[in-house]
Amino acid sequence: MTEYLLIALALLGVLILGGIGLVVPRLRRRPEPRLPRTEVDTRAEEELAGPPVQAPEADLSTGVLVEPPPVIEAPAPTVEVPEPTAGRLVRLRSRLARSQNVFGQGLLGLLSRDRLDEDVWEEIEDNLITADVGIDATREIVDRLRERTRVLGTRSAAELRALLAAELVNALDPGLDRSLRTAPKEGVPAVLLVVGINGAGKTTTCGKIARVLIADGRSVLLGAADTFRAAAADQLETWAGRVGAETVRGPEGADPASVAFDAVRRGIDTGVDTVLVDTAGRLQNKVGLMDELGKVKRVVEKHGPIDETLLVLDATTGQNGLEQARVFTEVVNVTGVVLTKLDGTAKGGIVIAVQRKLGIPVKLVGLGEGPDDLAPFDAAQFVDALLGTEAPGPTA
Ligand SMILES: Nc1nc2c(ncn2[C@@H]2O[C@H](COP(=O)(O)OP(=O)(O)OP(=O)(O)O)[C@@H](O)[C@H]2O)c(=O)[nH]1
Repeated sequence: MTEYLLIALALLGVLILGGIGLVVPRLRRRPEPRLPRTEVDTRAEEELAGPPVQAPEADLSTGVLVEPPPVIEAPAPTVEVPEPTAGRLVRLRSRLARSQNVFGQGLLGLLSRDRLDEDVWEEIEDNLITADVGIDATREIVDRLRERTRVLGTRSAAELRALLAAELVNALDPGLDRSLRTAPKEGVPAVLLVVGINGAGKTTTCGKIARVLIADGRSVLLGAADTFRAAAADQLETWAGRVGAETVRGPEGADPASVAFDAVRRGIDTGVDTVLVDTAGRLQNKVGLMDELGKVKRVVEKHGPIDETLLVLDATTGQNGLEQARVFTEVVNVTGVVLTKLDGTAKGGIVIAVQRKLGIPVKLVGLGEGPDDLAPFDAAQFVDALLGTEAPGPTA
C-alpha cells in the first residue's frame, strides 16, 4: 500500500516539474507590449533613417564586414613659399617695357644720330623731363653726357649706351644704403612703419614686404593699424595667412596708435624678428590725420625706436605725388621709399626725382600686382632694365 502511495507521489512530482518547464519559457519569450503605431510615427522614422541602404552583395553573401568609407579630412591651409629676393629686379625687368621705350629706344636712338647737334641734345633733354627725371637732374645728366661724348669723341652705339648708363646710375646715387633694417636686436623685434597716401599700395606692399622678409628667413608679425578701412585689415590678414604670419588688428574705427602698440607688444612677446605696421592712407593736407600718424609713431616708440619708416609712393602720380610725399617726411622720419606701380608707367625716371627731391633712398620697387612683384632696388640693375638691352660694358 505504502509502495503504491510512493509511486503516486513520484508521478505527481514529475507531472508538476514538467508543467513548470513548459510554462516558464513561454513567459520569458512574451514580447514587450507595443503601443499602436501611427502613420506620422512611421514617416518621421523614415525621414530620420533616410533612403533605404542597399547592403553590398559581398556583405549579404559572405557575411564579411565591409570597411567603413574613409573619413575625408579638410585640407590643411597651405603656406606659400615666397620667391627668393635675389635677382628679382633682373627677373622683372620686362615689366619696365613702357619706360624701356623712352630710355632704351628713345634716348639711345637719339644718341646714335649721325650728328649730335643742339636740336638733338634738346630732344634728349625733353625725353628725360617727360620721363619724370626732373628738371635739375635732367640738366646735370645732359651736361655731363655732352661733355663726355665731346672729350672722348665717342660714337659707337655700345660706347654711347655705356655713357648714358653711367650717367643714369650716377644720378641714382649708387652709394646710398638701401638695406632694410629688419634684424631683431637683443631679442627685440625690428619695427617697420609703412606710411603713404590712399591707394599708393601700402597694404599690398606690407603683404609683399612680409613675403620678402620671410623669403629671406625672417619671422614676421603684421599690425593692421589702418582701422579706417575694415577691408584693409582683412586684406592684410589674407596676405599674412598666405605665408603663415600672424596679424594683430583692432575693431573697426579703433585707435590706430593702440593697434600699432599692441602689435609691437605681441611681436615682443612671441619673439618674432620683425613687426610690420600698416597705417591708414591719409591726406597730408588734413592736419588732424597727420597728427594721428605722429601719435602712432610716438606710441610705438614707447617699446623702443622704430627701425625703418617706409614711405610708399605711386610712381604713376609723378611729380605731383612727390609734393604730397614731402609732408610725410616732416611728420615721421622716413628712412626709405617704396616706389610702386613702376610697371604701369613710361616715367621710370621718377626714381631719380624721388631720391633727389626727398633725399631718401628708394629701397624697394613694385613691378606688378603679383605677390612677389616687389624687388629690392639696385641702381645699376635698374638702369640696365630701363635701357632694355643687354648689360652695359665697363663705364668710364
Ligand atoms: N600694377 C601694380 N599695381 C599695384 C602695385 N602695388 C600695388 N598695386 C595695386 O594698387 C591698388 C591699391 O593698393 P592698396 O594696397 O590697397 O593701397 P593702400 O595704399 O593700402 O590704400 P588705402 O588702404 O586705401 O590707403 C591695388 O589694386 C594693388 O593691387 C604695383 O607695384 N603694380
